[in-house]
Amino acid sequence: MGFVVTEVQEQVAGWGEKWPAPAKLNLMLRITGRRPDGYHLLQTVFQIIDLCDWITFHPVEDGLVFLHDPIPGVPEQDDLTIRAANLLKQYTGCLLGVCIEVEKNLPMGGGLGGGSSDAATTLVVLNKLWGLKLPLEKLMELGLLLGADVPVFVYGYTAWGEGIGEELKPITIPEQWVVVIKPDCHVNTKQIFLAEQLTRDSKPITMRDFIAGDWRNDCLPVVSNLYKAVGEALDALSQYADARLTGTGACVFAQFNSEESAREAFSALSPNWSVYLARGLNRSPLYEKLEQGSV
Ligand SMILES: C[C@@](CO)(OP(=O)(O)O)[C@H](O)COP(=O)(O)OP(=O)(O)OC[C@H]1O[C@@H](n2ccc(N)nc2=O)[C@H](O)[C@@H]1O
Ligand SMILES: Nc1ncnc2c1ncn2[C@@H]1O[C@H](COP(=O)(O)OP(=O)(O)O)[C@@H](O)[C@H]1O
Repeated sequence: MGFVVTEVQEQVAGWGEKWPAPAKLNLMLRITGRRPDGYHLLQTVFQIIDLCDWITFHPVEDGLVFLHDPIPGVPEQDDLTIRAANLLKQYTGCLLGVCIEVEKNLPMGGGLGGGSSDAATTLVVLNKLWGLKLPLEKLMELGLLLGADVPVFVYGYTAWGEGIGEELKPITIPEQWVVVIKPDCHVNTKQIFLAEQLTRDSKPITMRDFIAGDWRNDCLPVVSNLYKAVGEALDALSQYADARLTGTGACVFAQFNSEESAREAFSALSPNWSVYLARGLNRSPLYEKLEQGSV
């Protein structure tokens, strides 16, 4: 079909290059209320980390939008990169096409926001490659239609989030080393938000409270009750540092002050768990690349 790429097209800056789609951690997550449409109001700290999916956009000679290799278990039209590209076309009337190649490194349903970040990288990079010139605020608005976690990745800063995660303020915090465990289970976000026992009336806190160590994640009691593997991962990681749940899970993480101590925990946990070693970032690597000016 439409995947006819000439060498000349690939040589245009940005096409055929690998673009990062980083993961995030929720360093705390409080549920402070519920909107009439059922979505929950949150307070959270989104920290971007340097674990990434990598996305390559190949030009095509017609207006088709399709994946190079669909992700097993995710129908192509449901893939968040395809939905993001189609949403851009629909909103702008753009007639161009693209073949999207995703190198998937981030676990799905892990609370690391991989699918959302893939969508954000697609919105931001195709906006450039297709010459659409949409402002950042519009891309964030379109991102929100795809998922509550998408705007922060479009924004590109580690941020304090409120609303359903779309009211964002950039924050600068220590770029600590982190160890992340992915327990052997997929947590369904919707199931957690529907749980009767979920705390939905937490008192809002301030940035100062967070810095002083108020790191609670209101989803934890429900998630660890439903998914035993999450509790086990928390126990394992707690031997090395204070362990927390990101988002609705399933991943748990701990921060370390030195690379050495993080590596030690990583090595000790590796034989028994699916573990990642990463570093917190105040700025998304997507924007580091864009600011290098290739596009
Ligand atoms: C909880 C958070 C925290 O970062 O992360 P994850 O654990 O999923 O990564 C997010 O808010 C998740 O964002 P995202 O994964 O994009 O969720 P969406 O696709 O928008 O929503 C999935 C479902 O969760 C529920 N939902 C989601 C977000 C929210 N603030 N309130 C909700 O009630 C809704 O029922 C929705 O149908
Ligand atoms: N490109 C994509 N990468 C990952 N998941 C995707 C993608 N497109 C659609 N999805 C769907 O989104 C769900 C949530 O994925 P993900 O964002 O990785 O998890 P989480 O929201 O827990 O961080 C997946 O289980 C999958 O069905």
